[in-house]
Amino acid sequence: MTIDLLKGVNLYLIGMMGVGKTTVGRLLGQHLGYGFVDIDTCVEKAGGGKSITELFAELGEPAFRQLESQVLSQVCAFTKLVIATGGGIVVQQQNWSYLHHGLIVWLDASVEILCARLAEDTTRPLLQNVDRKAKLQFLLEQRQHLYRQADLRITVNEGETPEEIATKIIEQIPSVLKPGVLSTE
Ligand SMILES: Nc1ncnc2c1ncn2[C@@H]1O[C@H](COP(=O)(O)OP(=O)(O)OP(=O)(O)O)[C@@H](O)[C@H]1O
Ligand SMILES: O=C(O)C1=C[C@@H](O)[C@@H](O)[C@H](O)C1
Ligand SMILES: [Mg+2]
Repeated sequence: MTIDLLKGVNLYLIGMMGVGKTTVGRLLGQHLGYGFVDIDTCVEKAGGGKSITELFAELGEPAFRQLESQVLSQVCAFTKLVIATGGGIVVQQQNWSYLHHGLIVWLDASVEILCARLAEDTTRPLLQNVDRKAKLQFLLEQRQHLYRQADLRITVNEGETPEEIATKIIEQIPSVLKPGVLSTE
């Protein structure tokens, strides 16, 4: 059974790498009867099938961010989508004009949870050859004021399953929908 909560308006998941945007986003799409798009995957396609790590290394971060913005600008033209963004989408001011086309949900978890999730992961370019915990802490501190601009903040607690987090988001969406804000109302 799907829920017609958002009337076609896109839902953007933002938050730190490893928080579960991709994992939860896929489930949310199913619950809402929406398609699911992962910006990182689209960037890899736009970058000729190279991985995020390769694109970061070959283009450098500024050009990677430009490509990410370009992809976001294309994706936001569609409707009925749950969109898992890359963890750094919030740093480019221009991206907010695209994100605000939809409902923005911040998945917020502690650095301890993020570290545990990413312990075995070798694919996040910003976490290569660094003290991971310190780097995640630094990035979170740098970005927290940006993530806070989301319409809805969902705290991700230790032990909560992706399904439980998706349910929590769906339960809280009505609290941030004001009458008349949805494009089809
Ligand atoms: N609720 C959860 N409980 C346990 N593990 C989880 C949960 N959500 C996601 N994970 C695991 O954590 C890891 C990171 O999840 P995911 O790739 O969805 O994060 P992300 O926010 O999309 O990260 P990125 O910004 O780097 O794309 C994956 O191995 C995933 O299986
Ligand atoms: O937090 C970040 O800056 C990133 C998160 C990932 O989703 C990727 O977009 C890439 O690894 C950069
Ligand atoms: Mg992801």
